[in-house]
Amino acid sequence: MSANFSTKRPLYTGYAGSALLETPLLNKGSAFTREERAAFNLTGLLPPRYETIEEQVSRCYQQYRSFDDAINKHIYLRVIQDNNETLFYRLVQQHLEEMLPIIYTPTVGDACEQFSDIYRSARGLFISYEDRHNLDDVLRNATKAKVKVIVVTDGERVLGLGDQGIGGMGISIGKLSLYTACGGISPAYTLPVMLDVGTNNEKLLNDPMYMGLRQKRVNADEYNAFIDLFIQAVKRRWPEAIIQFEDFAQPNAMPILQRYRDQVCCFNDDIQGTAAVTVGTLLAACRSKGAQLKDQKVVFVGAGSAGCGIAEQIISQMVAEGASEQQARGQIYMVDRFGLLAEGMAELRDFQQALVQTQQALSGWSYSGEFPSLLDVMHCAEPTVLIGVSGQAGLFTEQIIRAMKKGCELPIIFPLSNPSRQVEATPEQVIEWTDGEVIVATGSPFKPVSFNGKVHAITQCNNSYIFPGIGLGVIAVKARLISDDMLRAASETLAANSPLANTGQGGLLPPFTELAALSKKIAFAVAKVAMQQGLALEIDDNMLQQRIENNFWKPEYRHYRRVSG
Ligand SMILES: NC(=O)c1ccc[n+]([C@@H]2O[C@H](COP(=O)([O-])OP(=O)(O)OC[C@H]3O[C@@H](n4cnc5c(N)ncnc54)[C@H](O)[C@@H]3O)[C@@H](O)[C@H]2O)c1
Ligand SMILES: O=C(O)C[C@H](O)C(=O)O
Repeated sequence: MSANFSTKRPLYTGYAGSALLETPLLNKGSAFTREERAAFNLTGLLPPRYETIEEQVSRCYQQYRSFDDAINKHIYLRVIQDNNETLFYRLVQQHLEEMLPIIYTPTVGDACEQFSDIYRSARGLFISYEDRHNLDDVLRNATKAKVKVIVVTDGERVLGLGDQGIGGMGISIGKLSLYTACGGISPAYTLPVMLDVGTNNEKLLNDPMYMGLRQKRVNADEYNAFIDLFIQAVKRRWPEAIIQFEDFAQPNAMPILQRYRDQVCCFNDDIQGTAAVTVGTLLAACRSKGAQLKDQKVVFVGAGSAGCGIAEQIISQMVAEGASEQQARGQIYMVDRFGLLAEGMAELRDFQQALVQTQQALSGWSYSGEFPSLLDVMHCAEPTVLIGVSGQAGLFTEQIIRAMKKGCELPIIFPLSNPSRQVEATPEQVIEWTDGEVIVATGSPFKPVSFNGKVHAITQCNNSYIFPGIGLGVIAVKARLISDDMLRAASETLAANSPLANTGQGGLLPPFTELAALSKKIAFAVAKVAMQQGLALEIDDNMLQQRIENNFWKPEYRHYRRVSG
């Protein structure tokens, strides 16, 4: 039974009775009208009063507020989502700022860690390694006829929380909720996928509640063959779907992206989405202080997927601003667990090789270890930007931040590790240690900080500013692939909409309440580049705008007509 959810035309369905109430994409609960109840055999299955969606939202919000703990609020919202998707999105849309941290970072981190304990009902696809020979059948079991966005994880590096096995499904669900709430992609077209290849997390393996495969992760060859089977099966079933790779561990993230980015419409959010949002936020920060990115010296703590992805995009932005590539690379300092990435360091990954500092560049530096430490880098390089993507709490110590402040009047400091408890330093600490003279943004949400009579709003430099708009743009023009230039267009659109850079007031990025409007602008910019690059069929600007609007799903009930099933 297929259905079209994208317009307000009546919706024809063969579902009826309790099957209709148990189908979250169709269920309206107490909002089924008298006529619909009669037509769909619902009379008597619901309390007699007919309610509007607004009345339903009021009741849900009252129930939501009765929970004290964030994780219980999360569970409650997920239950609503699994029961009535339209109501879920209407509720979230109405309380977006309050509920995003509950359905997404940071609470989603707890939900992943406790996934099996809090499991209530099925959502998305769990594709087990054991089912690798039947992937076409497994994908067919996902009853959705048309899937436009897939968020897939293998759960090996969930936020800064390490291997969470099938718990990673929480991230795929959370990201797709944002695709709908902020990017207007109808929930009828989204599919969260968890590829279960085992887990190396001993705690999970020994947990009687754990619902995933109870085995160590399969070896590299088995893993790569499995990923390939999955990609090929998706290509057969939904050839136009966007595949967003999410929370894959460092050894797999970049190779998978390189292998498939020219074959299917895909991107890796931790590498490319992160780079786009961080460069956009950095551009806004630089503009707000009248500086250019090409003149910044940037230190990263954590040279992993996120760090190296951001670094490469900063370099191309510096080059676009007129720097030579050599000069740009010389201004980037990647610090990982063994110190500054420099020539001669053993066991560097492929994607780290081009980001090492030369021995010549370090010749005037004084340091005692084999490679300079983060503190050495602060003293010797005098950076203007510091970005934390290590997943390790507390690495930006008072000594580090004060050393940075000594060499820079108004540092830009982004402790981006998620969830909140993994952050390199809290905004409060960063503001105190720089005497309030700092531009700060984090990955997870933090409350505003009062310091010396001034209130500092904390910008959340999170991928959620980027990926919903990319999805909407790609869908609007059916782009075949996602190019670096499309991501750069997303980044520039974000920066161009910075309240602080544009007016000298407000946050570095627009508030989350404006995400839907921002996603449409990003979609427009992304789609234009896709067309210019021959990755999508050309349409004019008016038609593009129209398509973006038409594709933007709104959580409103539609009128149903019955078809005999
Ligand atoms: N916009 C965002 O909010 C955003 C986006 C992506 C990732 N992140 C966060 O960034 C973190 C890292 O993500 P990733 O995908 O790059 O993971 P990753 O595992 O690929 O990289 C983490 C890197 O940090 C290094 N590291 C660990 N301990 C360190 C130490 N003591 N000193 C220096 N480096 C150390 C690791 O060796 C590794 O190279 C996560 O916490 C994630 O939540 C935030
Ligand atoms: O999930 C997020 O909040 C952002 C990012 O993808 C991360 O892995 O931390």
